Amino acid sequence: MSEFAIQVKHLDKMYKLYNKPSDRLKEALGMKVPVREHYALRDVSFDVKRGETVGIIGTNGSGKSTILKIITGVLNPTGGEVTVDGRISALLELGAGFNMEYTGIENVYLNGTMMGFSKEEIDARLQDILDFADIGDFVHQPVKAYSSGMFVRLAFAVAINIDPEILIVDEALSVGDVFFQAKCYRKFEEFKKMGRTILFVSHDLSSISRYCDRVILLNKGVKLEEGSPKQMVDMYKQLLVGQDPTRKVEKEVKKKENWSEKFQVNPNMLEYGSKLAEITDFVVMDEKGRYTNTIDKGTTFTIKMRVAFHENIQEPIMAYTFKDIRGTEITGTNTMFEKMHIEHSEAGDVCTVTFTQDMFLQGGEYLLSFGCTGYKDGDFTVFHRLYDACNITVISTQNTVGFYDMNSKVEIQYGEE
Ligand SMILES: Nc1ncnc2c1ncn2[C@@H]1O[C@H](COP(=O)(O)OP(=O)(O)OP(=O)(O)O)[C@@H](O)[C@H]1O
Repeated sequence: MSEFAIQVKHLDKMYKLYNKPSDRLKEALGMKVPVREHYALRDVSFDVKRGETVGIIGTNGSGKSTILKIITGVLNPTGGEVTVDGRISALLELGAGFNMEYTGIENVYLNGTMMGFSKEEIDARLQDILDFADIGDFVHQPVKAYSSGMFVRLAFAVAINIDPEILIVDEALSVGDVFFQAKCYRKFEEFKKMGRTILFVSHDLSSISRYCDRVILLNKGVKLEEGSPKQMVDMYKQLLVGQDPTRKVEKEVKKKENWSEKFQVNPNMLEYGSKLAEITDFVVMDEKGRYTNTIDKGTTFTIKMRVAFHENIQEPIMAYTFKDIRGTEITGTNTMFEKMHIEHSEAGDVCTVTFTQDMFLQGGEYLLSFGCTGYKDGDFTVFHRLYDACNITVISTQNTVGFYDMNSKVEIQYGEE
């Protein structure tokens, strides 16, 4: 038996793009038509060792699903080759491998048969599959009547309980509810312990960091790099904000460059205020000083905002706030709470405020807002507020309950102390 479960060598997938659908037909009839070649994958090679859990990450359209489809035989490559050694069970996009008119149970048998199991072998696994899916009497309904959540429950239950040697999962888990996701990840762990191989695509960087032994980073159809989850997630974060992670860090950012140009901001942020003092720029940086919208839980990070004063202002206060995606304010602070009292600022002043703190929010999506308030002619005034100026993704490999993690240390002792 080979040490590799999957070997991908110089894989290409090229699509011909035609100006009009009829051009495809014309070409088939031997006529010359304008064609553009679009490479969904170009010269991608990697191996997955038996027993490894490997993740594939990359921006939208980078070719992640295409690779999984080629490995599972759903698509043919236009170049290169894939070798698979072991029985694969795949959970690709919702609906793949299912017949919409069949009931849940009929689809279990359909999938099992497609994987080479006899009716008796599927009979023996049926109860485990139904218990795992936990969708009650819906198993007797045609799957076209299922919600996407029910669908993924059944599809995952089949994929994992059919005793595969290699499990391939494309993003599907994000559809299920959190309890089901947790159950699936527990199954992943059991599966890993049994020495089985997992290849999975996910945008959920916390799961990638937590479960993968190795990660492959794709960009625009090309394998950019492969390595530890931490390194690859770091590089991916740079890609997300439009930086080229393969280029060495530029010596010094050009003087006049705005931070927020190198950082993903919300194009629809709401602005409010008299703008007598104006927030002209802002950025979030990770512990290594890189501009990012993604922070690892437990690390130190920095929020910077630049404020230009257009008038003389007494006691300006600069602030930030984190909200969850439902709009609930989770935390935030300002220069007054932090006892950084500013007497007054004069018209023409520009100041940079740097907030440095540790990230202990739970993994998930948050929105960051900025504000500058203070006193003008004795009246409290909102000078400038930027609501939901950017998103922040917190990556966590260990969540606790609620919004905030108190960073508990736990000891357990048996017997009398
Ligand atoms: N049938 C097709 N014809 C032409 N181009 C295609 C076809 N299917 C996929 N592509 C292109 O191939 C590229 C890779 O697509 P793929 O779905 O593998 O990306 P992905 O990394 O899985 O993206 P996402 O994260 O959005 O799911 C994209 O540029 C896509 O537009």
